[in-house]
Amino acid sequence: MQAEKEDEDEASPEEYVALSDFTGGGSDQRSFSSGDRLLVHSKPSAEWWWATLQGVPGYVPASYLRLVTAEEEEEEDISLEDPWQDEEYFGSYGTLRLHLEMLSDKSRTETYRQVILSNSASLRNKAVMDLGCGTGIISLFCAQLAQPSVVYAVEASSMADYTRQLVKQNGCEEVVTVLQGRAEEIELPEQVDVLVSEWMGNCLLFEFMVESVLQARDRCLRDGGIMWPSSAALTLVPCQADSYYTEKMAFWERPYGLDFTPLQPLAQQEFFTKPKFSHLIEPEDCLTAPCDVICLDMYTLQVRDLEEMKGQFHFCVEKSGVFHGFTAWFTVHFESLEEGGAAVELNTGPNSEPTHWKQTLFMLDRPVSVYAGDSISGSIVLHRNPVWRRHMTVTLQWNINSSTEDTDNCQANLFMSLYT
Ligand SMILES: N=C(N)NC/C=C/[C@H]1O[C@@H](n2cnc3c(N)ncnc32)[C@H](O)[C@@H]1O
Repeated sequence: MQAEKEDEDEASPEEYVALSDFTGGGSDQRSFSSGDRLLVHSKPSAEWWWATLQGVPGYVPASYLRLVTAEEEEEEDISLEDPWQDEEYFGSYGTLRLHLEMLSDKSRTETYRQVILSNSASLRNKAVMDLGCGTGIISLFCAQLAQPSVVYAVEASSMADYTRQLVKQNGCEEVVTVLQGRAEEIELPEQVDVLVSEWMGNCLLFEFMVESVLQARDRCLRDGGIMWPSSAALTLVPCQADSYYTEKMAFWERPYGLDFTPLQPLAQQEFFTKPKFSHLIEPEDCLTAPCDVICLDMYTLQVRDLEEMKGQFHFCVEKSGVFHGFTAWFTVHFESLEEGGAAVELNTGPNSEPTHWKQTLFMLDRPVSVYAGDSISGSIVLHRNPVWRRHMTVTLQWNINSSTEDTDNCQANLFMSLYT
């Protein structure tokens, strides 16, 4: 054993990069964020290694780490220079795939059309900024359905060239001016009266385009100007997800008459430790009434507030069922330009028309039976990734207080997931 120990001491530690966030469970586990560089000193098992991060030691899950090779070291340093990954991000918006998906989302696009239509009279002679206009659909709605004095359609990707053609093709070049560039850097000829943008990502904030909207608000929106959306809310609900659980976990119980259950810990690690985007929850999957856990006022929200946003929740179980996880979605509101006018709402939850965002499912490590009268209370924390600025970690903590069993079956689960 001594020789082995000496070998370990002699072998210089290897550098690994974290592929995703990890929040340690026990005191001897070392938490880290995606992109962190860890030094692995020993590998006592295939699953858990002994490593240090900024000199602090602890056990880390091997599956979260990737060896940094010499050439990657070179390349990674270059990529680390762009924490916003803008080349990749705006590159993706330079192609039609994402724009087709957004334009095909009738609920989303018709809502913005409704906002312009219902504020048509008030938009007369107003200056509008459409931040991240993409193909320019919102700007074209403004020019077609109202008479603003000008619409500045700002788009950072190469799509802007086509957007100019679409503006011309639809006879809107008198009103709509397409400006190619990042909204944070664009100099508008004037302050605008209305800042409209479709910035919402999965779980409301993923992509963190909202930061660009806040910076544009502070630079380009005149005092008393209108933000569309005016407010946003992230909503959460405990839910059943039996079909997903069956598909990813129960499957291993008896495939083709064989017992594959030893693979279930791997399945839990691979499928249930990250959120499932584009999940479609049915209303009957909800175990309780939903709760708005984070509410954003687009007039007062500050960029620094985006680093960490917290919400509390307390759910009362209305019907007995299996608690597989939490589902999240968002709602945004567009206040009327007219005093006392009705606001327009875009709700991406299970009781509204499905949107391209669908909902986001966070699976528990293992399902739990809950009964009418039980309560599920805890907190959610959205923690923006300190390295990769378009990413965040969602951490959910909760307890179940059961009314049926006399023992207080508190189950404190620390559950986290990273947006890849
Ligand atoms: N709703 C979501 N998630 N994305 C749909 C909206 C994304 C569009 O906004 C553009 N965009 C994003 N951030 C900026 C920025 N800072 N300046 C200029 N254009 C920008 C992208 O290139 C897409 O065309």
